[in-house]
Amino acid sequence: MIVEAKNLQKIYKNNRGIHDANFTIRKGRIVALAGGNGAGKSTLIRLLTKQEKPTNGELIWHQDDFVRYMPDDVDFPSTLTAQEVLGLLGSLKKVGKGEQDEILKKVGLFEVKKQKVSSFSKGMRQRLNLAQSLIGGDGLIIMDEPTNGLDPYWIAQLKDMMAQERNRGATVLFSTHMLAFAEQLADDVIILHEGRILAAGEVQQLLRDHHCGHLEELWLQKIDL
Ligand SMILES: Nc1ncnc2c1ncn2[C@@H]1O[C@H](COP(=O)(O)OP(=O)(O)OP(=O)(O)O)[C@@H](O)[C@H]1O
Repeated sequence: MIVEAKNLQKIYKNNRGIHDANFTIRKGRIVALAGGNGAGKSTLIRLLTKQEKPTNGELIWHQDDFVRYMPDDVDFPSTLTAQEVLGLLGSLKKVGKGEQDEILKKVGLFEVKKQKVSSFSKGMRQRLNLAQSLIGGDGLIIMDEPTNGLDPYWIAQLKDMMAQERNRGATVLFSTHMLAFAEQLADDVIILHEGRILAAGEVQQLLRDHHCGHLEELWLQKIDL
C-alpha cells in the first residue's frame, strides 16, 4: 500500500470539497479517480500532492518516494525549449541526457526539442507536461486529466505509457471524467460524486458485486440512490 485516506475532508467555505473519504492506493496499480464536473477530483489530487491540507482526517503515507505529478494545466516558460525544460528537471532529479532524450522520443518531441515552447500547439505542450511527469523515479505518478488536449493517437500512446509505468512497478493515479476510459485502463477505481466516494475498489470486482456491465451503469445506479 502506498497511501491510505482516513476520514479525509477538505471543506471549502461553500461547504463543497471532499467529505469523509476513505480509500487506499495500492502499489503497482493503475488507479482511476473518476467522476463528473465538480465531483472533487482536483481537490483530492491537491491533497495527495500536498498543495492543500485536509480540514479533517488524514492521508497516511506508507512510502517516502518522490511523487511525480502531471498537472491539468502547466505554463512552461515560453522562452525555453523542450530540451531545456527537461534539462532543468533532469538536473534537479539527477536524470541524464540519455534518459531525457528517450522520454522526448516517447512523447514525440525529440525532433522539435530545440524549438521554444511558445511555438508549441496545445497538444505538444500537453505532451511536454507528460514528459516532465515521466522523468525520474519509479514511485507514484499522479496525473490530473492527462488526456486533455491529446488526439486519439496520443491518447493510445498515453495508455501504453501508463501501462509501461505500472509494468515496471510504478503506481499510476489519474483523474478522468470519462468512465469508459477509466474502465479500459484502470485496475482500481475511486468514483467521486459531489465530494463523496460512491464506490472504490478493483474495477472488475465492483462490476461483479453490483451486477453492472460497465462503470457508467454503476455510476448511474449509485447517483439514483
Ligand atoms: N478553492 C475553492 N474554493 C471553493 N470551492 C472550491 C474550491 N476548489 C474546489 N471547490 C469546489 O469543490 C468542488 C469540487 O471541485 P473540484 O475542482 O475538485 O472538482 P473536479 O472533479 O476536479 O471537477 P472538474 O471535472 O470540473 O474539474 C466543486 O463544487 C468546486 O466548486
